[in-house]
Amino acid sequence: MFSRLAFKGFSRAASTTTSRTFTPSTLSHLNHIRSLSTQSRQLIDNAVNAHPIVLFMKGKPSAPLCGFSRAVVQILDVQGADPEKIRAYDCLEDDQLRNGIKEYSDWPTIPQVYVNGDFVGGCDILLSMHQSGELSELLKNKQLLLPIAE
Ligand SMILES: N[C@@H](CCC(=O)N[C@@H](CS)C(=O)NCC(=O)O)C(=O)O
Ligand code: FES
Repeated sequence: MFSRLAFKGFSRAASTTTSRTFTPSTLSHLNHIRSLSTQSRQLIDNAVNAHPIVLFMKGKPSAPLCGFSRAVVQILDVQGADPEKIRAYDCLEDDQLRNGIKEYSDWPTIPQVYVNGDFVGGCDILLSMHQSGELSELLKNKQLLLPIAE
C-alpha cells in the first residue's frame, strides 16, 4: 500500500492584486507574496526530495479520484515499484499544493511523478515510458523495484 500524507504548512498567498499602480505599499505587498511563494516552493522541494518516488495525484493510491491519477498508480504498480519508496500526496486536499506543484514543475496538470527529486512527468509520459521500457530501466537503475520485480 502506498502511504499518503496530507500536505500541510502552506500559507495562502493572494494570487492577484487589483492595484494597477506600483506604489511602495503595493511593492511591499508583492514582496510578501514572493516570500510566501518561496516558502511554498521550499515545502514542495522538501516533499519532493523526502522520498525516492513522489506522486502528486488526485485522491489516494487506494482510491484515485481521477483516471489520470489512477493510471499512474496502476503503472507504478505493474512496474513493481516498491510501495515503501513511494509517497503520494492528494492535491485535492490542499489547494495551495494543487496550484503550487504546477508552478514548481512548470507543468500544468496533475498527476506528477518525481524520482529522486527529478520531475519525470504526468500520465502520458509515464505511460509512454512504461510502454517503451524506459520506466522499467529508470526504476531498476535507481533500485526502486520490489526485489521480486528486479
Ligand atoms: N495529459 C495529462 C493528463 C492530466 C490532466 O489533464 N490533468 C488535469 C485534469 S485531472 C489537471 O490536472 N487539471 C488541473 C487541475 O485539476 O488542477 C497527463 O499526461 O498527465
Ligand atoms: S479530475 Fe477530471 S480529468 Fe482529472
